[in-house]
Amino acid sequence: MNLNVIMTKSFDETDALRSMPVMNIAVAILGATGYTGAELIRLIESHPHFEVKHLAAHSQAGKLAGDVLPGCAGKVAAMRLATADDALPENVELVFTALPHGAAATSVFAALEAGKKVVDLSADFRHKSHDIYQAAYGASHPHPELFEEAVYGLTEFARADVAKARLIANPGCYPTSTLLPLVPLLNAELIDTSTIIVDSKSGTSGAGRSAKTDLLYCEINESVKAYGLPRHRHAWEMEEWALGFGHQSITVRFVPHILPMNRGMLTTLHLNGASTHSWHEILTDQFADEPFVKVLPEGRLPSTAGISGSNRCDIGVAALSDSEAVIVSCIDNLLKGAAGQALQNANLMFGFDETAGLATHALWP
Ligand SMILES: NC(=O)C1=CN([C@@H]2O[C@H](COP(=O)(O)OP(=O)(O)OC[C@H]3O[C@@H](n4cnc5c(N)ncnc54)[C@H](OP(=O)(O)O)[C@@H]3O)[C@@H](O)[C@H]2O)C=CC1
Ligand SMILES: CC(=O)N[C@@H](CCC(=O)OP(=O)(O)O)C(=O)O
Repeated sequence: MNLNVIMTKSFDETDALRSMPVMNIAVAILGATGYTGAELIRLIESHPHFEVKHLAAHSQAGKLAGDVLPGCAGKVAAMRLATADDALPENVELVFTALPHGAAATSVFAALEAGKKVVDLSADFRHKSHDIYQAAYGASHPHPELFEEAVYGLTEFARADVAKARLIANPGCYPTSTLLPLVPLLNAELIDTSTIIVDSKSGTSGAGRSAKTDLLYCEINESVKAYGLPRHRHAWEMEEWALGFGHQSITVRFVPHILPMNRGMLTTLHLNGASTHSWHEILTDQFADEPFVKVLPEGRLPSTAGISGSNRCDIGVAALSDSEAVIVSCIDNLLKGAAGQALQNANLMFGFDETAGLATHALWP
């Protein structure tokens, strides 16, 4: 039996817990054969307090994890993949659902009914209103009764709620890269909210692992293309949570692009407003103590190579005039944009050090 010691807890009982031996928390990953599921396996395999106990897939169910995941090694590679509908082992306390949106909701509901905590990487619980969900996803939702309870886990702005949550709606990758720099400036009431231009570029892993003609090598390689117009589903998510955390209604004009790189996301915000020369200082102060958000010195702009493999969001600020600015943010779509933020939230839900198992250094070069 693997024994560990709890590292941190933000409550009074911290000292007592620190010296108390506890078992590792058993974890299930549903959607383990996808890109975010595989990234979760990698992170949890080197986590001090979580342990992979159950893996589930869909078309690949019944196979060994190592036979369908080239990056997988050790005891996890020898685990047989269940289906997402199979009963979860009793000892599992935490379930990550890394399933396509639409399919995740039923598994999330079943896991909660079975008494587990859930971090859902899909979009199924990111909205508070069924009308908005339906507008963004063009479908009705099987469990809207859970919308109220779900905590939108943009960690830096939601720590207290995340720590108490039973269900985390892990934010989308594009909204994460957009909202982190935007929310503090909305709270400072310095942005013209009428039309905010969000221009984003994503690596191809953002589109998932399933076979699609427009993701073939010859379609992606040596090419950049915009998609998702006139209104990508993440536009609703950005607007809802700009209001939720930034307390202002905004309108975004969001244009995503897909690039021939495996992972990484770069978002450029074109902003109008007031006192733009103060924005760098506002963002620097806001994130000064954050382990994963780094505001670069004035004059420097981030690159995907600088954050790849880490859970960081790097932010660069350029004031163009007193009333115009460009902000560039970079995340790894599979980490801060998905599995990394999911683990950051899970750490808080179980009272562990928020950074446990997560890299601040990039895989560079
Ligand atoms: N990729 C990214 O950068 C990000 C993804 N997300 C979200 O995370 C979730 C997972 O994404 P990603 O890992 O990229 O997806 P993938 O397409 O790479 O993987 C999907 C996983 O779900 C399983 N699956 C497919 N269809 C079904 C179904 N109908 N019912 C149950 N399971 C199914 C697949 O199993 P099998 O292989 O056996 O068919 C696979 O394990 C999605 O909701 C996505 O939107 C969020 C942020 C970023
Ligand atoms: C390049 C690409 O196709 N990206 C995906 C977004 C990434 C994703 O998985 O969306 P969620 O974060 O909402 O789950 C898309 O545009 O649908």
